[in-house]
Amino acid sequence: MDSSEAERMRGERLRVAVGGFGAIGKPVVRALHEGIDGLELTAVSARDTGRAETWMTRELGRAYPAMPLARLGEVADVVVECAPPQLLGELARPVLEAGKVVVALSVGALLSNPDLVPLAARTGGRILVPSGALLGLDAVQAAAQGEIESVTIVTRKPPESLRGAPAIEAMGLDLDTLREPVRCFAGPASEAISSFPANLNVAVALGLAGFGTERTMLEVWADPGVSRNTHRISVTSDSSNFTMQIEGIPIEENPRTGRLTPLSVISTLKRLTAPLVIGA
Ligand SMILES: NC(=O)C1=CN([C@@H]2O[C@H](COP(=O)(O)OP(=O)(O)OC[C@H]3O[C@@H](n4cnc5c(N)ncnc54)[C@H](OP(=O)(O)O)[C@@H]3O)[C@@H](O)[C@H]2O)C=CC1
Ligand SMILES: O=C([O-])CC(=O)C(=O)O
Repeated sequence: MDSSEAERMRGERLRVAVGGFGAIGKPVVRALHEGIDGLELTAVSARDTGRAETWMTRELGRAYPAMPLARLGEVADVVVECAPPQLLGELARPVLEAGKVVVALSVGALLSNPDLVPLAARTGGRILVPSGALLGLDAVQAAAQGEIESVTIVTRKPPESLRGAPAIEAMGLDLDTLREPVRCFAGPASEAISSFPANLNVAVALGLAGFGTERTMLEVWADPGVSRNTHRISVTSDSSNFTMQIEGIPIEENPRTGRLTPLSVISTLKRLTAPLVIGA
């Protein structure tokens, strides 16, 4: 391949940036560095740029450019949002204003940023929500094309996975001495996210997939008897009834997040350019 051909090939690749450099961001950066067909990593964003650069140099042998979240859209066609939820708007607005794509993990924060979907509709931008820690969003979306009667999700998490959630603090629950499961929330998914902003994105994603976050009913348990983030979902509808359960293995670095979530992002990125897309 001569250099002009290489340049042409590069020109055709989608440029991807990763906003947030934690449990999800690092494996996604690694996968992009190792190579995903048709995609090219152009930048990352981290709270501590120096630490991110050190990690990239040590782990990948090179440091990709690091820049503020709000500028990632300048150097990418697709920006993966995997930062703290309160930063979703700051990252997503400029990307969507430019008619580009946001892959959003802080799904719950879509509820407190209701302008983002209309903004995308206006500019031709898109917000893609990977299935993340969950399963079966394809089936829920299909069922929603008919009539859904009910959607429930019961979440059981090891106490450690709920540490820092405002609801746990408000309850004064001592997670270290828990011996029995304790129910920490029961109600609509839409009401849970302010109490568990970093723990229940999945419930909002489930709601947005079909029945609405106000009608999707959620229970959250701090359960010393489980070692995995466990979600059991039941759907009844005029096309099918189904029950699904997933047991996500927490990531050591951040036990709020499971190992499947960065893999789900990588799968979403691959589907952007794949000639065959399963479960679309
Ligand atoms: N949809 C789903 O299924 C799931 C969604 N999530 C959500 O995805 C998001 C990311 O999760 P996760 O990777 O586990 O979280 P982490 O806390 O592990 O990573 C977030 C990263 O963002 C960095 N950060 C903080 N402030 C900034 C800033 N101003 N600019 C750039 N980066 C910043 C943090 O840096 P530092 O560590 O230095 O503060 C941290 O490295 C969260 O909102 C989480 O709730 C998580 C799991 C499942
Ligand atoms: O891993 C999980 O159980 C899901 C999670 O943290 C989230 O939805 O934010």
